Amino acid sequence: MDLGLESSLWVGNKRYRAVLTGWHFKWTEVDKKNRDKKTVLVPVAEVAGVEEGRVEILPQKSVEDTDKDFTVFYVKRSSGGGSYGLLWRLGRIQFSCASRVLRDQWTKHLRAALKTHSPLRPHRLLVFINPFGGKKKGRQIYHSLVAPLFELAGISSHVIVTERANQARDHLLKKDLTGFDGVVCVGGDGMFSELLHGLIGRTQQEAGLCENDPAVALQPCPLHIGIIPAGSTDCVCFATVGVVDPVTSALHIIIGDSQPLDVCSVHDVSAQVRYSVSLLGYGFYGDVLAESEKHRWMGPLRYDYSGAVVYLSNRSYSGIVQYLPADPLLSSPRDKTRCLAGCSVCSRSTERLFPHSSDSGSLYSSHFSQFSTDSEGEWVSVEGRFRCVSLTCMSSSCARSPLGLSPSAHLADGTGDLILVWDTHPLGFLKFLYRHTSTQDQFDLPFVEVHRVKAVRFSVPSGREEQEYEEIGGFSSEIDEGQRECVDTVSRNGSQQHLAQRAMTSERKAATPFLCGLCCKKSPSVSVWNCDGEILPFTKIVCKIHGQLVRLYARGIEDGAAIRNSEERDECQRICILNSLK
Ligand SMILES: CCCCCCCCCCCCC/C=C/[C@@H](O)[C@H](CO)NC(=O)CCCCCCCCCCCCCCC
Ligand SMILES: Nc1ncnc2c1ncn2[C@@H]1O[C@H](COP(=O)(O)OP(=O)(O)OP(=O)(O)O)[C@@H](O)[C@H]1O
Ligand SMILES: [Ca+2]
Repeated sequence: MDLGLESSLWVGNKRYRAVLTGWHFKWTEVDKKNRDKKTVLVPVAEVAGVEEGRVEILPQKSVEDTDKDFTVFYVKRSSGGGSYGLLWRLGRIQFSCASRVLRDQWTKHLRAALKTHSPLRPHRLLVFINPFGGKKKGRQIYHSLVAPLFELAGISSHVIVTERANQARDHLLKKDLTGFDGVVCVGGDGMFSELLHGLIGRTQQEAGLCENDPAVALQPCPLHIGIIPAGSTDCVCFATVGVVDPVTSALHIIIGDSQPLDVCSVHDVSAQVRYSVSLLGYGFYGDVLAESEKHRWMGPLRYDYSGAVVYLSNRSYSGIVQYLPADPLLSSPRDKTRCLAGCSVCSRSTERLFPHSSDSGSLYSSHFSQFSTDSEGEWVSVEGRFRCVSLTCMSSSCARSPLGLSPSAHLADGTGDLILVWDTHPLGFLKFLYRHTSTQDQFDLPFVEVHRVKAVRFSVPSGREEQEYEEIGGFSSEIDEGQRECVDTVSRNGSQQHLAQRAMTSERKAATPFLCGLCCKKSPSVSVWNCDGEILPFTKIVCKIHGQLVRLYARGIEDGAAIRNSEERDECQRICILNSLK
């Protein structure tokens, strides 16, 4: 069927020339002298629904069934109220045709174009609502903001309001999932993590793969994941959509957007596995999470309170970190680029990760080849005392940190960024933390390192795990007051090569007496791992990044930073469309 169509249509008493070219639907107001006025251009992929008659969905759905009218719902953009991404809203236009035959032609052609140009639109979704996430508004958010949009788009949803933690994960691992196109969580990063574990586990079970084995190349998940944000941090939503907004996320789901995401598998010696996408953190972030669990009643504020408590306790931890660097020619965590919608680094990675696939965006073939074609490279080993060791597969931007833990990280390049913050004086660490809240470079500090990696191992020097407490007093007692030695070694063919020695800076020495007052108490010698908001029951770990293991109903961040006034906002719709044409 030829999808193109062109005719005059009316909106009220204004005449429009409407054109459907297959990829785009546009309507241009035409004045009495037949001159073109304003045009609205909508990619067909961003049409949310087409209905006969004059349809409203708010305050509730109503249809005035006139036989020459039809209504088109589409994605309309506005700047994200201070955040970097763009808010999406439901646009609506009601057209009148010269005849019923023409009306039927328009609705038929538009629906056929939708099918052809956005094949991943879901028809049936499995939705899990956490009634206790964030500010406990999950149910209300879903029923008032999301369900009417799904209904409009003809999506049928099976909704489960969870009654316990891990119910969503267990359901995905065990229950029949036939007929579902995607799984949606209404909640925060913890709920997303349940879906992640359930879907990855289920996919490996069905493929007959052992997910606990770090050497196994995991099979990508066939079902898409949608996130309706209703949590405390909502980092995965923020970092993949650019705003935390249930309507924007619902529209990404409706139009079947698809964003691949790297996932880090975290293995312990007894072969348990956990997955992380946003933050695998030891030291500060582990301690903040452990502290925050005691204050869940505070809601989202618990993290700020616990952050302050942990900061004031001034801890650092010994550790041995080994990492397998990614190819430095492909990208760098300090190259000042940002992974935005249509990111070229991620697109090139798709070709590298799935080399034999005819459709480079396809998930389902050649995934096993990614490790056989990759040469292993050389592991680098560092040992010393750290304020924190963090690994993230993406920028991990969130409201607290609008550019994130690693502003130049990529969502789907098959690598993670390892951030090592060596022990330093408290004011230095505060500077590091504070830089997360602005555009200042948190890596441009002498005690911070960042590496783009494919795999990481972490352990505590022997004896530490049993030793429960040690003296601190500003800095570790075992470290010479004047000089701290951190040893960087690179293992090359089994030989250890000494690389660097670090000296305590005069700035740090000066700050020590003042800050000792805050921290002269016993402190644990071992921290815990924060794995996307969950505490891991083990310290020694092996991690591997699995490129593009899952797909979200998202498209990455559309850059709205430049849009400051309303004129630019209107222009924004046009720019985004032009970008989508590139
Ligand atoms: C001076 C201001 C410093 C602000 C520093 C902000 C850095 C924030 C970086 C946030 C990165 C979030 C990564 C995402 C992690 C999620 O998978 C996980 C589950 O939702 N969330 C957390 O673990 C939740 C982690 C939340 C960590 C919050 C840390 C807050 C630190 C506050 C320090 C205050 C120092 C005050 C000194 C008196
Ligand atoms: N019915 C339930 N009762 C208790 N806990 C639940 C229930 N449903 C889900 N959970 C658990 O609650 C935890 C937190 O939920 P969620 O991630 O939705 O909110 P949050 O912690 O406030 O937000 P964030 O993870 O963004 O910081 C999740 O780890 C999930 O396993
Ligand atoms: Ca990545």
